[in-house]
Amino acid sequence: MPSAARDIPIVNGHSNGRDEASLARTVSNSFGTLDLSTSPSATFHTQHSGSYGSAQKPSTKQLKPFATQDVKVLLLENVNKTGQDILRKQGYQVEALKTSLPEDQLIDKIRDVHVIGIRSKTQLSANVLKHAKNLIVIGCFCIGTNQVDLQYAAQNGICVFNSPFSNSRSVAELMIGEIITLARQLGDRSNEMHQGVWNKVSAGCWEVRGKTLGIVGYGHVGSQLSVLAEAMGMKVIYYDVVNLMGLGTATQVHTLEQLLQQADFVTLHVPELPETINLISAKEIEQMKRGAYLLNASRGSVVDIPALVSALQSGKLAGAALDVYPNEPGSNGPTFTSSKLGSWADDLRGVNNVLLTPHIGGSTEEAQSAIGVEVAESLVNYVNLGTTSAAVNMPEVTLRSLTMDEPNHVRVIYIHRNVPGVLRKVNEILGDHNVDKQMTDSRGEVAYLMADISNVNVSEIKDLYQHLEDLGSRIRTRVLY
Ligand SMILES: NC(=O)C1=CN([C@@H]2O[C@H](COP(=O)(O)OP(=O)(O)OC[C@H]3O[C@@H](n4cnc5c(N)ncnc54)[C@H](O)[C@@H]3O)[C@@H](O)[C@H]2O)C=CC1
Ligand SMILES: O=C(O)CCC(=O)C(=O)O
Repeated sequence: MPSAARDIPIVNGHSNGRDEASLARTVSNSFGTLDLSTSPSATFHTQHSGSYGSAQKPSTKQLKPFATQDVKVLLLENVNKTGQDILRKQGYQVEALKTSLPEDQLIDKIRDVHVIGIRSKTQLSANVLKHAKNLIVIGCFCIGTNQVDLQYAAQNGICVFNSPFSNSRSVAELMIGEIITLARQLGDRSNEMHQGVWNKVSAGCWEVRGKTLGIVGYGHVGSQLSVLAEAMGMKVIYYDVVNLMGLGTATQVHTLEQLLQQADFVTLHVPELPETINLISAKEIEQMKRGAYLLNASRGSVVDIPALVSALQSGKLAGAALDVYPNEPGSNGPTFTSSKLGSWADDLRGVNNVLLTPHIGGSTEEAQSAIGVEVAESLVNYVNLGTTSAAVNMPEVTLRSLTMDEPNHVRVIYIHRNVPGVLRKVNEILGDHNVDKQMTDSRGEVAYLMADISNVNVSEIKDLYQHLEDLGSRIRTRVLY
């Protein structure tokens, strides 16, 4: 990453052209302005050995990257108010939009911001991210992170967070609702009634008790669903690329084909990966039982829609439920049409016993509120403290918080290419000070070093920062104090 391209004020105030006196003001102004609960290490803060009674604990020093009011945050896709509030409470400038943005508008907006929060629609491709010269962190307020070029982000020092399980239960409950709805053809009956048609039938309508549910991807969602389905008397089998212990009496099968041959209902809960694209296509549908049902709440690319439509039209499958699509509208409105999305949209609307929902698996008050808190806290901890716990594209690095008893300490964060010899060079630079603690870890081509050093005067910070920036291995340097 060419260092000159970055103009984020990485050292408190320096790149905003502030002098040292105003730097000092920025620092002292930041004391006590934060809710201490934002410290990720508050719960495992190491005490000075025996020096403090419980009434005299040193209070946590809140590190700030630079004046918090300079931190620009863009939130897209209606991120929950819980998340917006946490970010606003920090004093950050937060712009929150209800929709995602088309690429040209996104590129325009992303140039300025330090933090972006998205859900599943916003595509943060390398092409978009290359314009994001100030961006240090991305928050995916959802589970899936396939919409972000994670590797490009890491290689350019942009950390990515998500919420790994806060909406899993909501998705699992939707699946249960849909399994019964499909088994009883409730979608069609309800549509008929809305058109004034009374159609009392039992042909092709079933109880779910005793039927076999085949879960593909037995992670957070799949395993929750497993428990709920067994409670309704279903037999549960699952297929996963990893060997996993089944909950209750659920049984793992060795191949996808075995699952497809045995299941009455097949539900998909895998991430979008190169190997899950078209995981279910004509060949796999052929392996399913005649009269079975297919439910997809993972990603639209996992199912070959034309193959599904022909299986529904021919009667091979008795129904389907789709929550996700090969491409999805960026905002609410009359947009689920072939002219906007592709011929498959009208084809799907034309087949019976097919439930179509607008990617609402995780859309409950409970899930969105919890995700808002979880991801916003990760963002604050990263911006203010540099900690990467639970990051999806960076090594996980955290140090206990600095305290108010450590006034001349600074926290150095050095994201660098994972090549030999870097630590020696960094420690030569830090060696003029006392390195109190240091943690470093790598993930693929990128390494993340965090060090708390003491005896640093404010006047020395700029040079310290510059020496680190000048190292050839540098991806990004931040100095927090
Ligand atoms: N419709 C919606 O609103 C939502 C959709 N999702 C989607 O559901 C996906 C799954 O969510 P979680 O259960 O939380 O993820 P998870 O990561 O906890 O579980 C995914 C499971 O899939 C397995 N897997 C990966 N590749 C596989 C393959 N080729 N074949 C079989 N198994 C494979 C993994 O080993 C893992 O156990 C997410 O990645 C996301 O794309 C998640 C939440 C909401
Ligand atoms: O709620 C959303 O916007 C996306 C849900 C989802 O697909 C996910 O969490 O991966």
